[in-house]
Amino acid sequence: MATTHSLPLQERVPLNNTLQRASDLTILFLLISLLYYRLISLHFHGFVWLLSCICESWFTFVWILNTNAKWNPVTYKTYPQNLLKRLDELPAVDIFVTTADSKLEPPIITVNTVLSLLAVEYPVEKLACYVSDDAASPATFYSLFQASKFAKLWVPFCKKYDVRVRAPSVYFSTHCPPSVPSAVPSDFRNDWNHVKDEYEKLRQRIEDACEAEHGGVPKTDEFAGFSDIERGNHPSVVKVLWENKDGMKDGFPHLIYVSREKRPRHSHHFKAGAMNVLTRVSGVMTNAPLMLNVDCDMFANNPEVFLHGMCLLFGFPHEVHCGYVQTFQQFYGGLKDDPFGNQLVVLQHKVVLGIAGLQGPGYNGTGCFHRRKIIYGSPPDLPHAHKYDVLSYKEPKQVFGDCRELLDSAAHIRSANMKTSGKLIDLSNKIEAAKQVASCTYEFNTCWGKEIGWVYGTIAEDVTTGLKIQSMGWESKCLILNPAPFLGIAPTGGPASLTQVKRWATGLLEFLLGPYNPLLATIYKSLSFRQCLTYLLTNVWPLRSLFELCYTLLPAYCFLTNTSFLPKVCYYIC
Ligand SMILES: O=c1ccn([C@@H]2O[C@H](COP(=O)(O)OP(=O)(O)O[C@H]3O[C@H](CO)[C@@H](O)[C@H](O)[C@H]3O)[C@@H](O)[C@H]2O)c(=O)[nH]1
Ligand SMILES: [Mn+2]
Repeated sequence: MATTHSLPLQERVPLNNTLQRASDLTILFLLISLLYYRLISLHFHGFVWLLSCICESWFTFVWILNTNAKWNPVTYKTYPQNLLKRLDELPAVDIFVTTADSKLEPPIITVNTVLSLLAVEYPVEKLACYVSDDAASPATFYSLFQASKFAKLWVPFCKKYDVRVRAPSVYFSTHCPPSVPSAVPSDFRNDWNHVKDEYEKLRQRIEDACEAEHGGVPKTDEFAGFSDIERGNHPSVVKVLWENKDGMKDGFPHLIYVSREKRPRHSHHFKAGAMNVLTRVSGVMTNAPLMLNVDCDMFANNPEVFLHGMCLLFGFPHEVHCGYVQTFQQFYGGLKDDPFGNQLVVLQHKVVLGIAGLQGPGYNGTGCFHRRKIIYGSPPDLPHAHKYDVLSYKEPKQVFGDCRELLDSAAHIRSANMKTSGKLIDLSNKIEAAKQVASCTYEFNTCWGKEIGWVYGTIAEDVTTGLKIQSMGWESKCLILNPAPFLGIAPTGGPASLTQVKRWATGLLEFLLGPYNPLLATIYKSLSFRQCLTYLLTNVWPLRSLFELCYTLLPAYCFLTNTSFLPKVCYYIC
Protein backbone atom coordinates (compact mmCIF):
# COMPACT_ATOMS: atom_id res chain seq x y z
CA MET A 1 0.00 0.00 0.00
CA ALA A 2 1.27 3.46 -0.86
CA THR A 3 2.38 5.55 2.13
CA THR A 4 0.88 9.02 2.39
CA HIS A 5 4.25 10.51 1.35
CA SER A 6 4.50 8.52 -1.86
CA LEU A 7 1.10 9.69 -3.12
CA PRO A 8 1.65 12.30 -5.85
CA LEU A 9 0.63 15.89 -5.21
CA GLN A 10 0.91 17.04 -8.81
CA GLU A 11 1.20 15.74 -12.35
CA ARG A 12 2.78 17.53 -15.31
CA VAL A 13 0.54 17.46 -18.37
CA PRO A 14 2.22 18.56 -21.63
CA LEU A 15 -0.34 20.03 -24.05
CA ASN A 16 -0.30 18.92 -27.66
CA ASN A 17 0.41 21.88 -29.93
CA THR A 18 1.68 20.29 -33.16
CA LEU A 19 -0.65 22.35 -35.34
CA GLN A 20 0.27 25.56 -33.56
CA ARG A 21 3.98 24.80 -33.97
CA ALA A 22 3.52 24.02 -37.68
CA SER A 23 1.63 27.25 -38.31
CA ASP A 24 4.12 29.31 -36.26
CA LEU A 25 7.05 27.87 -38.23
CA THR A 26 5.32 28.42 -41.57
CA ILE A 27 4.73 32.07 -40.75
CA LEU A 28 8.31 32.40 -39.58
CA PHE A 29 9.55 30.88 -42.86
CA LEU A 30 7.41 33.34 -44.86
CA LEU A 31 8.67 36.28 -42.83
CA ILE A 32 12.29 35.25 -43.35
CA SER A 33 11.71 34.74 -47.09
CA LEU A 34 10.24 38.23 -47.35
CA LEU A 35 13.19 39.70 -45.48
CA TYR A 36 15.63 37.87 -47.75
CA TYR A 37 13.87 39.24 -50.82
CA ARG A 38 13.90 42.77 -49.37
CA LEU A 39 17.60 42.61 -48.63
CA ILE A 40 18.70 41.33 -52.02
CA SER A 41 16.59 43.95 -53.80
CA LEU A 42 17.25 46.83 -51.41
CA HIS A 43 19.52 48.77 -53.78
CA PHE A 44 16.78 48.94 -56.47
CA HIS A 45 14.39 50.75 -54.12
CA GLY A 46 14.32 53.82 -51.98
CA PHE A 47 13.46 54.88 -48.46
CA VAL A 48 10.03 53.19 -48.30
CA TRP A 49 11.59 49.82 -49.02
CA LEU A 50 14.14 50.32 -46.26
CA LEU A 51 11.49 51.38 -43.77
CA SER A 52 9.31 48.36 -44.49
CA CYS A 53 12.37 46.15 -44.23
CA ILE A 54 13.13 47.56 -40.75
CA CYS A 55 9.52 47.07 -39.59
CA GLU A 56 9.37 43.53 -40.96
CA SER A 57 12.68 42.66 -39.28
CA TRP A 58 11.13 43.77 -36.03
CA PHE A 59 7.97 41.69 -36.66
CA THR A 60 10.17 38.66 -37.37
CA PHE A 61 12.10 39.22 -34.14
CA VAL A 62 8.85 39.47 -32.14
CA TRP A 63 7.51 36.39 -33.94
CA ILE A 64 10.59 34.41 -32.87
CA LEU A 65 10.07 35.56 -29.28
CA ASN A 66 6.40 34.54 -29.48
CA THR A 67 7.12 31.16 -31.01
CA ASN A 68 9.70 30.44 -28.30
CA ALA A 69 7.27 31.38 -25.54
CA LYS A 70 4.43 29.23 -26.93
CA TRP A 71 6.55 26.21 -27.90
CA ASN A 72 6.22 23.98 -24.80
CA PRO A 73 2.81 24.50 -23.17
CA VAL A 74 2.15 22.50 -20.03
CA THR A 75 -0.32 22.53 -17.19
CA TYR A 76 -0.19 20.84 -13.82
CA LYS A 77 -2.91 18.73 -12.26
CA THR A 78 -2.97 18.98 -8.50
CA TYR A 79 -4.18 16.36 -6.01
CA PRO A 80 -5.22 18.11 -2.79
CA GLN A 81 -6.95 14.93 -1.59
CA ASN A 82 -3.46 13.42 -1.14
CA LEU A 83 -2.32 16.48 0.76
CA LEU A 84 -5.24 16.28 3.16
CA LYS A 85 -3.78 13.05 4.52
CA ARG A 86 -0.75 15.08 5.66
CA LEU A 87 -2.70 17.95 7.18
CA ASP A 88 -0.44 18.21 10.26
CA GLU A 89 2.61 18.81 8.11
CA LEU A 90 1.15 21.76 6.24
CA PRO A 91 3.23 24.91 6.72
CA ALA A 92 1.86 28.22 7.98
CA VAL A 93 1.00 30.92 5.43
CA ASP A 94 0.99 34.69 6.01
CA ILE A 95 -1.52 36.44 3.76
CA PHE A 96 -0.91 40.02 2.56
CA VAL A 97 -3.56 42.33 1.16
CA THR A 98 -2.56 45.80 -0.08
CA THR A 99 -4.79 48.82 -0.42
CA ALA A 100 -3.74 52.39 -1.14
CA ASP A 101 -6.74 54.61 -1.65
CA SER A 102 -10.16 54.41 -0.01
CA LYS A 103 -11.76 56.34 -2.88
CA LEU A 104 -10.36 54.34 -5.80
CA GLU A 105 -10.43 51.08 -3.86
CA PRO A 106 -13.59 51.31 -1.73
CA PRO A 107 -13.24 49.55 1.65
CA ILE A 108 -16.17 47.23 0.90
CA ILE A 109 -14.04 45.65 -1.84
CA THR A 110 -11.09 45.17 0.50
CA VAL A 111 -13.44 43.75 3.15
CA ASN A 112 -14.81 41.18 0.70
CA THR A 113 -11.30 40.14 -0.31
CA VAL A 114 -10.30 39.76 3.33
CA LEU A 115 -13.43 37.79 4.26
CA SER A 116 -12.89 35.42 1.33
CA LEU A 117 -9.33 34.80 2.53
CA LEU A 118 -10.26 34.29 6.19
CA ALA A 119 -12.71 31.58 5.07
CA VAL A 120 -10.40 29.48 2.83
CA GLU A 121 -10.04 25.74 3.39
CA TYR A 122 -6.78 25.51 5.31
CA PRO A 123 -5.98 24.89 9.00
CA VAL A 124 -6.97 28.27 10.49
CA GLU A 125 -4.32 28.16 13.20
CA LYS A 126 -1.71 28.25 10.41
CA LEU A 127 -2.99 31.42 8.76
CA ALA A 128 -2.65 35.13 9.52
CA CYS A 129 -3.99 37.91 7.33
CA TYR A 130 -2.21 41.30 7.18
CA VAL A 131 -3.81 44.28 5.46
CA SER A 132 -1.53 47.15 4.44
CA ASP A 133 -3.34 50.47 4.08
CA ASP A 134 -1.14 53.08 2.39
CA ALA A 135 -3.89 55.67 2.76
CA ALA A 136 -4.10 55.28 6.57
CA SER A 137 -7.83 55.63 6.03
CA PRO A 138 -10.06 55.60 9.12
CA ALA A 139 -12.88 54.27 6.91
CA THR A 140 -10.78 51.29 5.79
CA PHE A 141 -9.70 50.58 9.36
CA TYR A 142 -13.29 50.89 10.62
CA SER A 143 -14.53 48.61 7.84
CA LEU A 144 -12.00 45.93 8.66
CA PHE A 145 -12.82 46.21 12.34
CA GLN A 146 -16.49 45.64 11.55
CA ALA A 147 -15.60 42.85 9.13
CA SER A 148 -13.68 41.02 11.86
CA LYS A 149 -16.93 40.89 13.86
CA PHE A 150 -18.91 39.68 10.86
CA ALA A 151 -16.26 36.99 10.17
CA LYS A 152 -17.36 35.19 13.36
CA LEU A 153 -20.59 34.47 11.56
CA TRP A 154 -19.38 34.27 8.00
CA VAL A 155 -16.49 31.78 8.31
CA PRO A 156 -18.46 29.08 10.21
CA PHE A 157 -21.39 29.56 7.80
CA CYS A 158 -19.14 29.02 4.76
CA LYS A 159 -17.56 25.92 6.27
CA LYS A 160 -20.82 24.42 7.53
CA TYR A 161 -22.55 24.67 4.15
CA ASP A 162 -19.47 24.35 1.96
CA VAL A 163 -20.10 27.73 0.33
CA ARG A 164 -18.17 27.90 -2.95
CA VAL A 165 -17.75 31.66 -3.39
CA ARG A 166 -16.66 33.12 -0.07
CA ALA A 167 -16.78 36.83 -0.90
CA PRO A 168 -20.16 37.76 0.63
CA SER A 169 -20.99 40.49 -1.91
CA VAL A 170 -20.76 37.95 -4.73
CA TYR A 171 -22.39 35.13 -2.77
CA PHE A 172 -25.39 37.24 -1.77
CA SER A 173 -25.78 38.77 -5.22
CA THR A 174 -28.30 35.99 -5.93
CA HIS A 175 -31.66 36.77 -4.37
CA CYS A 176 -32.68 33.32 -3.17
CA PRO A 177 -30.68 30.77 -1.18
CA PRO A 178 -29.00 28.12 -3.36
CA SER A 179 -29.86 24.50 -2.48
CA VAL A 180 -27.45 22.64 -0.21
CA PRO A 181 -28.04 18.87 -0.47
CA SER A 182 -26.37 17.96 2.85
CA ALA A 183 -28.33 20.50 4.96
CA VAL A 184 -31.80 20.50 6.47
CA PRO A 185 -33.54 22.98 4.13
CA SER A 186 -35.19 25.06 6.89
CA ASP A 187 -31.93 25.33 8.93
CA PHE A 188 -30.05 26.46 5.87
CA ARG A 189 -32.69 28.99 4.84
CA ASN A 190 -32.76 30.51 8.34
CA ASP A 191 -28.98 30.71 8.54
CA TRP A 192 -28.80 32.14 5.02
CA ASN A 193 -31.33 34.85 5.81
CA HIS A 194 -29.63 35.72 9.10
CA VAL A 195 -26.12 35.97 7.59
CA LYS A 196 -27.43 37.92 4.62
CA ASP A 197 -29.13 40.44 6.96
CA GLU A 198 -25.93 40.83 8.96
CA TYR A 199 -23.94 41.36 5.75
CA GLU A 200 -26.40 44.04 4.66
CA LYS A 201 -25.92 45.82 8.01
CA LEU A 202 -22.14 45.57 7.62
CA ARG A 203 -22.33 46.99 4.10
CA GLN A 204 -24.50 49.87 5.30
CA ARG A 205 -22.16 50.72 8.18
CA ILE A 206 -19.18 50.72 5.81
CA GLU A 207 -21.00 52.92 3.34
CA ASP A 208 -21.87 55.41 6.09
CA ALA A 209 -18.29 55.45 7.35
CA CYS A 210 -16.99 56.10 3.85
CA GLU A 211 -19.33 59.03 3.43
CA ALA A 212 -18.31 60.55 6.72
CA GLU A 213 -14.64 59.32 6.54
CA HIS A 214 -13.29 61.11 9.65
CA GLY A 215 -16.57 62.08 11.26
CA GLY A 216 -17.99 58.56 10.98
CA VAL A 217 -15.36 56.90 13.13
CA PRO A 218 -16.30 56.36 16.78
CA LYS A 219 -14.02 57.88 19.44
CA THR A 220 -13.31 54.60 21.24
CA ASP A 221 -9.89 53.09 22.13
CA GLU A 222 -9.69 50.93 19.00
CA PHE A 223 -9.66 54.07 16.88
CA ALA A 224 -7.01 55.92 18.89
CA GLY A 225 -4.59 57.58 16.49
CA PHE A 226 -7.08 57.83 13.64
CA SER A 227 -9.00 60.95 14.63
CA ASP A 228 -6.50 63.46 13.20
CA ILE A 229 -4.33 61.22 11.04
CA GLU A 230 -2.72 62.81 7.97
CA ARG A 231 -2.39 60.43 5.04
CA GLY A 232 1.17 61.35 4.05
CA ASN A 233 2.52 62.23 7.49
CA HIS A 234 1.92 59.79 10.34
CA PRO A 235 3.72 57.21 12.50
CA SER A 236 3.36 53.46 11.91
CA VAL A 237 0.00 52.00 12.90
CA VAL A 238 -0.18 48.27 13.67
CA LYS A 239 -3.41 46.97 15.17
CA VAL A 240 -4.52 43.44 15.84
CA LEU A 241 -8.17 43.34 14.77
CA TRP A 242 -8.66 39.72 15.62
CA GLU A 243 -6.38 37.26 17.35
CA ASN A 244 -7.06 33.54 17.20
CA LYS A 245 -5.74 33.43 20.76
CA ASP A 246 -5.98 29.77 21.66
CA GLY A 247 -5.04 28.54 18.21
CA MET A 248 -8.63 27.34 17.84
CA LYS A 249 -9.16 25.07 14.86
CA ASP A 250 -12.79 26.13 14.42
CA GLY A 251 -12.16 29.88 14.61
CA PHE A 252 -10.70 32.06 11.90
CA PRO A 253 -7.19 33.39 11.23
CA HIS A 254 -5.53 36.41 12.89
CA LEU A 255 -6.36 39.71 11.21
CA ILE A 256 -3.85 42.56 11.49
CA TYR A 257 -4.09 46.11 10.17
CA VAL A 258 -0.83 47.81 9.14
CA SER A 259 -0.29 51.35 7.93
CA ARG A 260 3.44 52.02 7.57
CA GLU A 261 4.97 55.28 8.72
CA LYS A 262 4.75 58.06 6.13
CA ARG A 263 6.70 61.31 6.14
CA PRO A 264 6.83 64.03 3.50
CA ARG A 265 10.02 64.03 1.41
CA HIS A 266 10.62 60.40 2.27
CA SER A 267 10.49 57.94 -0.60
CA HIS A 268 7.92 55.21 0.02
CA HIS A 269 8.51 53.05 -3.04
CA PHE A 270 4.81 52.49 -3.76
CA LYS A 271 3.58 48.91 -3.54
CA ALA A 272 7.07 47.41 -3.22
CA GLY A 273 7.60 49.48 -0.06
CA ALA A 274 4.27 48.30 1.34
CA MET A 275 5.11 44.67 0.58
CA ASN A 276 8.48 44.92 2.32
CA VAL A 277 6.84 46.39 5.41
CA LEU A 278 4.27 43.56 5.41
CA THR A 279 7.09 41.03 5.08
CA ARG A 280 8.90 42.47 8.10
CA VAL A 281 5.81 43.02 10.25
CA SER A 282 4.64 39.46 9.63
CA GLY A 283 8.24 38.30 10.18
CA VAL A 284 8.24 39.59 13.75
CA MET A 285 4.65 38.53 14.44
CA THR A 286 3.87 35.13 12.92
CA ASN A 287 6.86 34.43 10.63
CA ALA A 288 5.17 31.85 8.39
CA PRO A 289 7.56 30.18 5.93
CA LEU A 290 5.13 30.89 3.08
CA MET A 291 3.43 34.09 2.01
CA LEU A 292 0.49 34.80 -0.28
CA ASN A 293 -0.12 38.29 -1.56
CA VAL A 294 -3.19 39.68 -3.29
CA ASP A 295 -4.30 43.13 -4.40
CA CYS A 296 -7.28 44.36 -2.40
CA ASP A 297 -9.62 43.84 -5.36
CA MET A 298 -8.81 40.13 -5.87
CA PHE A 299 -10.98 37.87 -3.79
CA ALA A 300 -10.35 34.14 -3.28
CA ASN A 301 -12.85 32.55 -5.63
CA ASN A 302 -11.87 28.95 -5.04
CA PRO A 303 -11.84 27.97 -1.33
CA GLU A 304 -9.34 25.16 -1.98
CA VAL A 305 -6.77 27.47 -3.62
CA PHE A 306 -4.29 27.15 -0.72
CA LEU A 307 -4.36 23.35 -0.84
CA HIS A 308 -3.77 23.35 -4.60
CA GLY A 309 -0.95 25.87 -4.17
CA MET A 310 0.75 23.65 -1.57
CA CYS A 311 0.50 20.68 -3.94
CA LEU A 312 2.72 22.55 -6.39
CA LEU A 313 5.06 24.00 -3.77
CA PHE A 314 5.71 20.61 -2.17
CA GLY A 315 4.93 18.19 -4.98
CA PHE A 316 8.40 18.13 -6.57
CA PRO A 317 11.46 16.15 -5.53
CA HIS A 318 13.55 19.31 -5.07
CA GLU A 319 12.53 22.77 -3.84
CA VAL A 320 14.31 24.46 -6.78
CA HIS A 321 11.45 23.33 -9.04
CA CYS A 322 8.96 25.52 -7.26
CA GLY A 323 10.13 28.73 -5.64
CA TYR A 324 6.75 30.38 -6.04
CA VAL A 325 3.29 29.52 -7.34
CA GLN A 326 1.62 32.13 -9.50
CA THR A 327 -2.12 31.82 -10.16
CA PHE A 328 -3.70 32.90 -13.42
CA GLN A 329 -4.97 36.48 -13.15
CA GLN A 330 -8.67 36.36 -13.95
CA PHE A 331 -11.30 39.06 -13.76
CA TYR A 332 -15.04 39.45 -13.28
CA GLY A 333 -17.61 42.01 -14.33
CA GLY A 334 -15.64 43.05 -17.43
CA LEU A 335 -17.12 44.05 -20.80
CA LYS A 336 -18.43 41.25 -23.02
CA ASP A 337 -15.72 39.87 -25.34
CA ASP A 338 -13.17 42.16 -23.69
CA PRO A 339 -12.87 44.71 -26.54
CA PHE A 340 -9.90 46.52 -24.92
CA GLY A 341 -8.03 43.34 -24.04
CA ASN A 342 -7.86 44.29 -20.33
CA GLN A 343 -8.51 40.75 -19.22
CA LEU A 344 -5.26 39.47 -20.73
CA VAL A 345 -6.92 36.31 -22.04
CA VAL A 346 -4.59 35.61 -25.00
CA LEU A 347 -1.50 36.43 -22.98
CA GLN A 348 -2.46 33.99 -20.25
CA HIS A 349 -3.88 31.14 -22.32
CA LYS A 350 -1.24 31.11 -25.04
CA VAL A 351 1.92 32.68 -23.69
CA VAL A 352 1.83 31.91 -19.97
CA LEU A 353 1.02 28.22 -20.57
CA GLY A 354 4.08 28.05 -22.84
CA ILE A 355 6.29 29.78 -20.28
CA ALA A 356 5.04 27.23 -17.74
CA GLY A 357 7.00 24.63 -19.73
CA LEU A 358 10.25 26.62 -19.31
CA GLN A 359 11.54 28.12 -16.04
CA GLY A 360 7.99 29.03 -15.11
CA PRO A 361 5.71 32.08 -15.05
CA GLY A 362 7.00 35.47 -14.00
CA TYR A 363 5.57 37.07 -10.88
CA ASN A 364 2.35 39.01 -11.58
CA GLY A 365 2.15 40.97 -8.34
CA THR A 366 -1.00 39.31 -7.04
CA GLY A 367 -2.33 35.80 -6.37
CA CYS A 368 1.15 34.42 -5.73
CA PHE A 369 2.48 32.07 -3.01
CA HIS A 370 6.16 32.75 -2.20
CA ARG A 371 8.61 30.93 0.00
CA ARG A 372 9.65 33.55 2.53
CA LYS A 373 13.27 32.46 2.33
CA ILE A 374 13.37 33.48 -1.33
CA ILE A 375 12.19 36.96 -0.48
CA TYR A 376 15.03 36.93 2.08
CA GLY A 377 17.46 36.34 -0.79
CA SER A 378 18.13 32.61 -0.33
CA PRO A 379 19.21 30.76 -3.45
CA PRO A 380 17.90 27.22 -4.02
CA ASP A 381 19.67 24.62 -1.97
CA LEU A 382 22.07 23.61 -4.77
CA PRO A 383 25.88 23.65 -4.59
CA HIS A 384 26.45 25.96 -7.59
CA ALA A 385 23.89 28.60 -6.55
CA HIS A 386 25.65 30.00 -3.48
CA LYS A 387 27.53 32.81 -5.20
CA TYR A 388 24.32 34.90 -5.13
CA ASP A 389 23.64 34.44 -1.46
CA VAL A 390 23.69 37.98 -0.06
CA LEU A 391 24.01 36.80 3.50
CA SER A 392 27.24 35.00 2.80
CA TYR A 393 29.19 38.26 2.56
CA LYS A 394 27.25 40.63 4.82
CA GLU A 395 26.34 40.86 8.48
CA PRO A 396 22.65 39.96 9.07
CA LYS A 397 22.13 43.44 10.55
CA GLN A 398 23.38 45.05 7.31
CA VAL A 399 20.96 42.88 5.38
CA PHE A 400 17.75 42.87 7.45
CA GLY A 401 18.16 45.97 9.63
CA ASP A 402 18.55 46.38 13.33
CA CYS A 403 15.61 44.66 14.99
CA ARG A 404 16.42 41.69 17.20
CA GLU A 405 13.04 39.99 16.66
CA LEU A 406 13.35 40.26 12.89
CA LEU A 407 16.93 38.98 12.87
CA ASP A 408 15.93 35.94 14.94
CA SER A 409 12.92 35.21 12.79
CA ALA A 410 14.95 35.60 9.57
CA ALA A 411 17.62 33.23 10.89
CA HIS A 412 14.86 30.69 11.58
CA ILE A 413 13.59 30.99 8.00
CA ARG A 414 17.06 30.91 6.47
CA SER A 415 17.82 27.68 8.31
CA ALA A 416 15.34 26.16 5.83
CA ASN A 417 12.90 25.40 8.61
CA MET A 418 9.37 24.92 7.28
CA LYS A 419 7.90 24.53 10.74
CA THR A 420 6.81 27.40 12.91
CA SER A 421 7.71 26.93 16.56
CA GLY A 422 4.29 25.47 17.42
CA LYS A 423 4.15 27.71 20.50
CA LEU A 424 1.13 29.97 20.73
CA ILE A 425 2.14 33.50 19.89
CA ASP A 426 0.87 36.47 21.84
CA LEU A 427 0.50 39.05 19.09
CA SER A 428 0.08 42.00 21.46
CA ASN A 429 3.70 41.48 22.66
CA LYS A 430 4.95 41.97 19.14
CA ILE A 431 3.31 45.30 18.36
CA GLU A 432 6.31 47.48 19.34
CA ALA A 433 8.73 45.47 17.17
CA ALA A 434 6.19 45.53 14.34
CA LYS A 435 5.93 49.33 14.53
CA GLN A 436 9.71 49.61 14.54
CA VAL A 437 10.10 47.59 11.33
CA ALA A 438 7.24 49.56 9.71
CA SER A 439 9.01 52.90 10.23
CA CYS A 440 10.38 55.05 7.38
CA THR A 441 13.96 54.97 8.52
CA TYR A 442 14.20 51.26 9.24
CA GLU A 443 15.52 50.40 5.79
CA PHE A 444 18.42 52.89 5.80
CA ASN A 445 21.68 51.07 5.08
CA THR A 446 20.03 47.68 4.68
CA CYS A 447 19.46 45.43 1.66
CA TRP A 448 15.66 45.88 1.55
CA GLY A 449 14.45 46.73 -1.95
CA LYS A 450 17.78 45.68 -3.47
CA GLU A 451 19.13 42.25 -2.62
CA ILE A 452 16.15 41.24 -0.47
CA GLY A 453 12.44 41.89 -0.57
CA TRP A 454 10.38 43.46 -3.36
CA VAL A 455 12.64 45.44 -5.68
CA TYR A 456 12.57 49.28 -5.63
CA GLY A 457 13.14 51.80 -8.37
CA THR A 458 10.54 50.58 -10.84
CA ILE A 459 6.77 50.85 -11.23
CA ALA A 460 6.56 47.20 -12.30
CA GLU A 461 8.03 45.85 -9.07
CA ASP A 462 6.40 42.49 -9.72
CA VAL A 463 8.26 41.77 -12.98
CA THR A 464 11.60 42.82 -11.50
CA THR A 465 11.08 40.84 -8.29
CA GLY A 466 10.11 37.72 -10.26
CA LEU A 467 13.12 38.08 -12.54
CA LYS A 468 15.42 38.48 -9.55
CA ILE A 469 14.09 35.23 -8.09
CA GLN A 470 14.42 33.30 -11.35
CA SER A 471 17.92 34.72 -11.82
CA MET A 472 18.91 32.85 -8.66
CA GLY A 473 17.95 29.66 -10.47
CA TRP A 474 14.53 29.15 -8.91
CA GLU A 475 11.75 27.77 -11.08
CA SER A 476 8.10 28.71 -10.59
CA LYS A 477 4.79 27.06 -11.33
CA CYS A 478 1.51 28.31 -12.71
CA LEU A 479 -1.69 27.29 -10.90
CA ILE A 480 -4.76 27.11 -13.11
CA LEU A 481 -8.02 26.07 -11.50
CA ASN A 482 -11.65 25.84 -12.40
CA PRO A 483 -13.31 27.78 -10.72
CA ALA A 484 -10.61 30.45 -10.97
CA PRO A 485 -8.39 30.75 -7.86
CA PHE A 486 -8.83 34.52 -7.47
CA LEU A 487 -11.04 36.96 -9.32
CA GLY A 488 -10.18 40.62 -9.67
CA ILE A 489 -11.48 43.79 -11.20
CA ALA A 490 -9.92 44.94 -14.47
CA PRO A 491 -10.55 48.47 -15.74
CA THR A 492 -13.35 48.27 -18.30
CA GLY A 493 -11.97 50.89 -20.69
CA GLY A 494 -11.47 54.63 -21.02
CA PRO A 495 -8.90 56.63 -19.05
CA ALA A 496 -8.50 53.97 -16.31
CA SER A 497 -7.39 51.44 -18.93
CA LEU A 498 -5.02 53.89 -20.55
CA THR A 499 -3.46 54.85 -17.21
CA GLN A 500 -2.86 51.20 -16.39
CA VAL A 501 -1.39 50.45 -19.81
CA LYS A 502 0.84 53.55 -19.65
CA ARG A 503 2.11 52.52 -16.21
CA TRP A 504 2.84 48.94 -17.32
CA ALA A 505 4.53 50.17 -20.52
CA THR A 506 6.74 52.58 -18.58
CA GLY A 507 7.63 49.90 -16.05
CA LEU A 508 8.48 47.32 -18.70
CA LEU A 509 10.64 49.75 -20.66
CA GLU A 510 12.49 50.90 -17.54
CA PHE A 511 13.10 47.28 -16.81
CA LEU A 512 14.55 46.60 -20.26
CA LEU A 513 16.96 49.51 -19.97
CA GLY A 514 17.77 49.15 -16.27
CA PRO A 515 20.15 47.00 -14.22
CA TYR A 516 17.65 44.13 -13.91
CA ASN A 517 17.80 43.40 -17.61
CA PRO A 518 17.02 39.74 -18.45
CA LEU A 519 20.01 39.54 -20.83
CA LEU A 520 22.39 40.43 -18.00
CA ALA A 521 20.61 37.90 -15.76
CA THR A 522 21.26 35.18 -18.35
CA ILE A 523 24.90 36.13 -18.88
CA TYR A 524 25.88 36.66 -15.25
CA LYS A 525 23.30 34.68 -13.28
CA SER A 526 21.13 31.59 -13.59
CA LEU A 527 18.27 32.75 -15.81
CA SER A 528 17.90 30.24 -18.66
CA PHE A 529 18.28 31.59 -22.21
CA ARG A 530 14.79 30.64 -23.37
CA GLN A 531 13.30 32.14 -20.22
CA CYS A 532 15.23 35.33 -21.00
CA LEU A 533 13.54 35.44 -24.42
CA THR A 534 10.13 35.21 -22.73
CA TYR A 535 10.99 38.22 -20.55
CA LEU A 536 12.10 40.08 -23.67
CA LEU A 537 8.72 39.35 -25.25
CA THR A 538 6.92 41.31 -22.52
CA ASN A 539 9.68 43.92 -22.16
CA VAL A 540 9.62 44.96 -25.80
CA TRP A 541 5.82 45.25 -25.74
CA PRO A 542 5.89 49.09 -25.32
CA LEU A 543 8.23 49.43 -28.34
CA ARG A 544 6.00 47.39 -30.61
CA SER A 545 3.56 50.25 -31.15
CA LEU A 546 6.25 52.34 -32.92
CA PHE A 547 6.84 49.75 -35.63
CA GLU A 548 3.17 48.82 -35.91
CA LEU A 549 2.10 52.46 -36.32
CA CYS A 550 4.81 53.10 -38.87
CA TYR A 551 3.83 50.04 -40.92
CA THR A 552 0.13 50.91 -40.89
CA LEU A 553 0.94 54.42 -42.16
CA LEU A 554 3.00 53.09 -45.08
CA PRO A 555 0.10 52.25 -47.46
CA ALA A 556 -1.32 55.78 -47.10
CA TYR A 557 2.12 57.31 -47.64
CA CYS A 558 2.71 55.19 -50.75
CA PHE A 559 -0.70 56.09 -52.10
CA LEU A 560 0.01 59.82 -51.74
CA THR A 561 3.53 59.62 -53.19
CA ASN A 562 2.72 57.05 -55.85
CA THR A 563 5.31 54.59 -54.59
CA SER A 564 4.99 51.02 -53.38
CA PHE A 565 6.31 49.14 -50.38
CA LEU A 566 5.07 45.71 -51.49
CA PRO A 567 6.92 43.39 -53.89
CA LYS A 568 5.38 43.28 -57.37
CA VAL A 569 3.74 39.97 -58.18
CA CYS A 570 4.06 38.77 -61.79
CA TYR A 571 1.59 36.30 -63.24
CA TYR A 572 2.69 34.09 -66.09
CA ILE A 573 -0.19 32.61 -68.00
CA CYS A 574 0.78 29.45 -69.78
O1 LIG B 1 1.69 53.03 -3.14
C1 LIG B 1 1.01 52.02 -3.38
C2 LIG B 1 0.48 51.74 -4.66
C3 LIG B 1 -0.29 50.60 -4.85
N1 LIG B 1 -0.53 49.77 -3.80
C4 LIG B 1 -1.36 48.54 -4.01
O2 LIG B 1 -0.83 47.78 -5.06
C5 LIG B 1 -1.85 47.06 -5.71
C6 LIG B 1 -1.75 47.22 -7.21
O3 LIG B 1 -1.89 48.56 -7.58
P1 LIG B 1 -2.90 49.05 -8.74
O4 LIG B 1 -2.85 50.51 -8.77
O5 LIG B 1 -4.20 48.37 -8.57
O6 LIG B 1 -2.15 48.50 -10.03
P2 LIG B 1 -2.64 47.43 -11.14
O7 LIG B 1 -2.08 47.90 -12.44
O8 LIG B 1 -4.07 47.14 -11.08
O9 LIG B 1 -1.81 46.18 -10.63
C7 LIG B 1 -1.08 45.26 -11.40
O10 LIG B 1 0.23 45.77 -11.70
C8 LIG B 1 1.02 46.10 -10.55
C9 LIG B 1 2.36 46.67 -11.00
O11 LIG B 1 2.94 45.92 -11.99
C10 LIG B 1 1.16 44.86 -9.65
O12 LIG B 1 1.87 45.19 -8.49
C11 LIG B 1 -0.21 44.37 -9.28
O13 LIG B 1 -0.16 43.27 -8.42
C12 LIG B 1 -0.97 44.01 -10.55
O14 LIG B 1 -2.27 43.51 -10.24
C13 LIG B 1 -3.18 47.55 -5.14
O15 LIG B 1 -3.65 46.60 -4.20
C14 LIG B 1 -2.79 48.84 -4.44
O16 LIG B 1 -3.59 49.08 -3.34
C15 LIG B 1 0.00 50.02 -2.55
O17 LIG B 1 -0.24 49.29 -1.60
N2 LIG B 1 0.75 51.16 -2.37
MN1 LIG C 1 -5.50 47.01 -9.57
